[in-house]
Amino acid sequence: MSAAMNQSPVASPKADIILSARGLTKRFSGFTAVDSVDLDIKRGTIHALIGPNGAGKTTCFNLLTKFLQPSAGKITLNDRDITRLSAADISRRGLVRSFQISAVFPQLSVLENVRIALQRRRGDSFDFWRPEKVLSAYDEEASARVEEVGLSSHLHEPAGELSYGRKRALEIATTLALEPEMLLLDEPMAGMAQEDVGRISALIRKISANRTILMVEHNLSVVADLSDQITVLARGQVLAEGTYEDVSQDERVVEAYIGAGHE
Ligand SMILES: Nc1ncnc2c1ncn2[C@@H]1O[C@H](COP(=O)(O)OP(=O)(O)OP(=O)(O)O)[C@@H](O)[C@H]1O
Repeated sequence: MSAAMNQSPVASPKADIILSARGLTKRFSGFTAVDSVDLDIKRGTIHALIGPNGAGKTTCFNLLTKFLQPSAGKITLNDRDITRLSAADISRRGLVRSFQISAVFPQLSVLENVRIALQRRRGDSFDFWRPEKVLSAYDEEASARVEEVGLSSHLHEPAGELSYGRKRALEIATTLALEPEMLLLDEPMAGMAQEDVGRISALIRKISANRTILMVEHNLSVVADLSDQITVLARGQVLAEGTYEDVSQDERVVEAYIGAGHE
């Protein structure tokens, strides 16, 4: 077999793994918040990172999205080493972190918020003073993104006047404008009223159709409902992995949650 054939992505046993971490470790002045974590995220799945308070989920998430540099370990995206790349570099490579609601410009309309995200993707300057004609060239695509998240009837409403759940949907639309191959969601249900939890869950399921999603989420019924695969962290280490059924029946997981004062 030729070398070229050997390198074919189809032939690679890792072809179905989009994001991978090996020995991922983060120490904060002597305290190890993330300790030798191995993680494989399968392409096209919804993968949840869960664990009791202080387990290291946020730190792990920040390492994978390059908001923190690891003390040790390796991260690969589509088999390429991204350990030393910046957050902006990996976002250009299709790994995009969804920002919290504060990333939405409250005075600007829903459409304008998505339009700015599209400009950012195209490398256009973050310029509010562009001629209207240039900006409106983005409108068609921005409208499509807005429709995708179910906000078409709020297109011209200032983002600041949207309900909390709709702000989250808008924030997801601005993230989709960056055309992520993989989306990382940091506690998408945080602060949501019960009726919004259902809507945002349905939205996450919808946008997962042709993407990979990794989320840190405390709401375990959402995790049970959405996730194909779950990694449970405790004290910075991987405690268990599998489907919700697998991990929820694992005694070590139950003990870790009870020990940390969760119900
Ligand atoms: N910048 C930092 N400096 C020192 N210690 C930190 C820092 N960031 C996190 N830690 C510690 O690392 C541990 C893991 O924190 P992390 O926020 O990653 O956990 P978590 O699982 O996201 O918790 P929670 O569910 O409460 O958000 C905690 O003990 C925390 O106090």
